[in-house]
Amino acid sequence: MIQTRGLCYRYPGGSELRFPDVEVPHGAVLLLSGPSGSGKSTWLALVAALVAPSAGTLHVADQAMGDLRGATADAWRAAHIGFLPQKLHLSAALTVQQNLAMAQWAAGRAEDKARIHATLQALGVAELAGRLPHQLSGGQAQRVALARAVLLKPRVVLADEPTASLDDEAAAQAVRLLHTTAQQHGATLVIATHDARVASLLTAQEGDGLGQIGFSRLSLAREQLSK
Ligand SMILES: Nc1ncnc2c1ncn2[C@@H]1O[C@H](COP(=O)(O)OP(=O)(O)OP(=O)(O)O)[C@@H](O)[C@H]1O
Repeated sequence: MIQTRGLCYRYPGGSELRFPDVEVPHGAVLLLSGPSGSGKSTWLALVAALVAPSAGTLHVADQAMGDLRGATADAWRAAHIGFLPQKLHLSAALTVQQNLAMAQWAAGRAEDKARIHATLQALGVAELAGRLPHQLSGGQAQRVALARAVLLKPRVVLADEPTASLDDEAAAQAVRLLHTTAQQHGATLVIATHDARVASLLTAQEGDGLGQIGFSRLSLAREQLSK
């Protein structure tokens, strides 16, 4: 669940960004769209408790975000937020298995090989566990990064431009994979994108009967920057 009211963020010495209110039920999908510079990354950073709002209220997975600071915010993020960044940030020197184990260590948990295997298997990439990132195709690397994002069973999955530089077929596959994976984990999914194809892909997903709750939209415009 994500709920915002009068949410604003001001970069030090910069303009204030004001975000429209949203209410995304648990397990639903939010399409966060808008042109470059409209505030998508900032909104994701607020939801992930990487930065604190300058005004307004924000609740994510039943947590009031204004109350979270420092190490508490880090621990909360590790436990509840799965992040699929545009640049996948797999550690080049570590195997697929070790990249996922790293996520468990970073969250202060013991390495759980069975869980890593099951998560990779659910995404069809278990046989790649011993490979290094440079030995993966782009699509395989994205599956591995998604496995890492959902490994700790987050309540919210944030995907930043997951279809950038993908052709139509690969983009459809990426959106389907994100949607079904988030649903399997009962997680709320946010897809931040300026790719117009994603809205029609999500609509098609619903038509296929894959979505039960539906998706909502948060469309940002550069004009929301107050001068
Ligand atoms: N560190 C910063 N200091 C000051 N202003 C910033 C900073 N980071 C971003 N901004 C400004 O905040 C606004 C929103 O930026 P943001 O990166 O959130 O947009 P975006 O929609 O994610 O863009 P893109 O699609 O290009 O990644 C922009 O006007 C940007 O210039």
